[in-house]
This record gives sequence, C-alpha cells and structure tokens, in this order.
Amino acid sequence: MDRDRGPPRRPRRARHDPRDRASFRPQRRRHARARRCRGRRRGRSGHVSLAFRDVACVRGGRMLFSGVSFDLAPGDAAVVTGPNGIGKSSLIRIAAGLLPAFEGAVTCDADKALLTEASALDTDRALVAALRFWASLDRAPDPDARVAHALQALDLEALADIPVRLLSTGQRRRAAIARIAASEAPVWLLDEPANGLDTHSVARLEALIARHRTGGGIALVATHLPLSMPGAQEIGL
Ligand SMILES: Nc1ncnc2c1ncn2[C@@H]1O[C@H](COP(=O)(O)OP(=O)(O)OP(=O)(O)O)[C@@H](O)[C@H]1O
Repeated sequence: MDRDRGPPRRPRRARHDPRDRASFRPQRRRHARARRCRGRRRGRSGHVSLAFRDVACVRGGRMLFSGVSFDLAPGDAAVVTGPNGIGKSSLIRIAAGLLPAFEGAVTCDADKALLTEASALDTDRALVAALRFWASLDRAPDPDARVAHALQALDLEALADIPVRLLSTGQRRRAAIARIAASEAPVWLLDEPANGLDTHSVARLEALIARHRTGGGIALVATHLPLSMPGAQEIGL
C-alpha cells in the first residue's frame, strides 16, 4: 500500500542562495512587467507598425483576395475599399488577429483597438459605466480620465448616464468609437466607422482619426462611405 508522503518538499538550498532573496524578486518582476507593457503598447522596437506581406484570405472555401501588401508606420493610415462582399471586413479581422491569413504574413508590434459592427458595449449599463468597463481592461493608466475625454471628443457627455440600449443607432456608433478612443491603443482597426453617423459626427470621427495619427497612431479603416483621411494609402480590393 502506498504511503501518503504529503506535499512535495522544496529542495534545500544553501543559506545564502540568491534565489531566497525574496525582496529582490517582486521589484524585478514589477520592472519587467512594466517594460513588457510599454513594449506591447508601443512595439518592442519602441515604434508602432502594422504590415501585411502578400496576404491572401479564403472564406467559405472561396479566395476573397490575395497578394495584399502594405506597411503602416506612426502617423500613417490606410483605407480599405471595394464592393460589398469583397473582403474588407475580413481584412480588418485578419489585421486584428481574429482570422488567420490563408497566405502571407501580418505583423503588428503594438496594441490594437478594433471597431466592428457590434458596439461591444453592455447594453444594460449606463454609457459611462460600459465604457469604463472596457477602459479598465486596457493597459493605459487612468481609465476614468480616458473615458471622460472620449465622451467629450464624441459629444456624448449629455448621454453618459443613459443605458446603452436606449441610445439611437448613430449615438451607439459614436459610443463604440468612444471605446476605441478611450483605449489609447496605438493601432486602430475600424470597420465601417461612419455607418449611421450624421455629417457632424463624421467630421468628429475624421478629426479624431487625424488627432490619433498626429499623436503617432496608425489607422486602418474599411469604409464604403467617403472619409477624409489626408495622405492615407488606398487598399482597393
Ligand atoms: N464566417 C464566414 N464563413 C464563410 N464565409 C464568410 C464568413 N464571413 C464572411 N464570409 C463571406 O466572405 C465574403 C466577404 O465578407 P466581408 O464581410 O469580409 O466583405 P465586405 O467587403 O466587408 O462586405 P460589405 O461591404 O458588405 O461589408 C462574403 O462573401 C461573406 O459571405
């Protein structure tokens, strides 16, 4: 019959084994974690980048596009255009890492924020609370201040305490864009961000993207509505 030997014992160490200097370890870990976080936000090299190399996409057994290559550096933007069903949303999903490329390579050396058709906001929460939930998961500090700033940028302050489910289509779209803005992620991946927006809100969106780029961010935008993004590359599918 096996004897119960109890939990395994730690091997004995020499009295001055440096591994026992516990006080050094948490500090070293804290510094390493902070370095890793900075690295992911801004990229390991300290730069923000997003690149596609000969990327092909297959969905439902059908090749949607192939040979797509582009390089985006800090301040750059690209607009993905093409008819319905050509694969614009699929390209954005590949950039986000949610869909594997059939061929080619995608590299992105920084944090990304993804805007899709769904707002991803909890419909039962007040708008400000729904935004704070996501902001608290970001690596950037001070979620409350980031949310307050985003609400102001999207002209949503008056709606902050309204449950998300009661927002109109355009207001909900602005709220979804506020989530992206509040994330302060260096790479924005926006799928049809102007859908449902009125003229004023489109202008706000354009200003927001411009400010993001001025701050060294990157924007990859799929849109069938015209958006003013000076100097943006066009990726026609
Ligand atoms: N999960 C899936 N499985 C199989 N096929 C899919 C899937 N999702 C999308 N597709 C197909 O992939 C094609 C491209 O879809 P996608 O949404 O990327 O196009 P799009 O260019 O963004 O279209 P739109 O302009 O209408 O938004 C479509 O024919 C669509 O039916």
